[in-house]
Amino acid sequence: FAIAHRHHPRVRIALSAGFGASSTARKKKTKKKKKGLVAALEGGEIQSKKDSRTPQLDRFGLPPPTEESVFPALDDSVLRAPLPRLDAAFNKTLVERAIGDHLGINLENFDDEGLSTHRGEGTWQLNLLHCDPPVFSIDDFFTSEECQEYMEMTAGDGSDDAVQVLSPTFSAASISRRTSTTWFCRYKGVPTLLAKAQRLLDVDLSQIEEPQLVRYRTGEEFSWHYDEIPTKQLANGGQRLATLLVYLNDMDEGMGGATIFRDLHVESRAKVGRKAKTLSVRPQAGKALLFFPAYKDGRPDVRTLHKGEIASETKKIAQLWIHEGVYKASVPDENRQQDAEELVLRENERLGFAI
Ligand SMILES: O=C(O)CCC(=O)C(=O)O
Ligand SMILES: [Fe+2]
Repeated sequence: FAIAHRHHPRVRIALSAGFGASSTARKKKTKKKKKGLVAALEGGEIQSKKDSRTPQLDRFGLPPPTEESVFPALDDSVLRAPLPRLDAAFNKTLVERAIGDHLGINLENFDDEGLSTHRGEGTWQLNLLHCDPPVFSIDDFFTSEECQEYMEMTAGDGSDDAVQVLSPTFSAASISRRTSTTWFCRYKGVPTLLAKAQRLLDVDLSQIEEPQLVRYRTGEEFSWHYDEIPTKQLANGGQRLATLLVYLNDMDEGMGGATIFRDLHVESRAKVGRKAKTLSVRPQAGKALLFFPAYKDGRPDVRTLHKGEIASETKKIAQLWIHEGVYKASVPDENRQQDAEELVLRENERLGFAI
């Protein structure tokens, strides 16, 4: 197949990223679904499967796993600390405390209101969305021009700099459904994303996994999962310490496509008689979401179970995963972090990051 590739440079769809933990996680063709309501989409095929009364046993004669058995509900003994108050303004002390056991944020690049201090255009607003485990959003992380540029990289089957892959999830639990499409990018093709990630986080380029672009079309999703890496694959770079994703387009209220954390809430004390609201982040063009699948010592954090909710319109994101140690990239062929170093330096200057 490799030879065929060489003779047909236009064939860009790689057969496998080599990560697929299960064949059920493979991309499947989207079924025609009613446009519009996320609820309608959620009620479709998925619901009918759940309600099926036919006893289905696996090849060991055991009932197949359910979402509930793979991702058991967290009980109240698993401590979590939402934001103390919903209207809380940015509080650097709180942020410092929240980030303590995790990969570092370069807080010296933010003022006391959480505004970025770089000179270039485009000021970021850092927001703390949840204290423990820490979850952050960064408004205006990408400009609208940058969003546009990155969205275009997923046009067609991709270019040599962004290769579409069929089975890109690390998720060990085959119960997770991922119907979205992922492109693996060359590091040197995404210097803006890398420069911005390094401005925000205390990381070396060598710790960064192949940058990825994800597209969800109508009805597509990535159901409940952890971003942590299964033990068998830890040899390459160790655990994923941080997930940084950038929403490239807006999803209005009711359009779905939010990133939802099943076990996290938006405020500490729900009003009497009311259920605490689940932490859900709605895509807004240029906004980044940052959370930590594992503590800085590599211990996975079960509280970060999340999903990319079914989208009723096209949703696109750019995504980076930061590992504990040196990560060796493998897709596309000969994709290497160091090939982007020079470009990232230049990008730092353009963005006003260089001192
Ligand atoms: O698309 C989203 O909102 C979340 C994506 C995600 O969780 C993932 O790709 O691991
Ligand atoms: Fe994820």
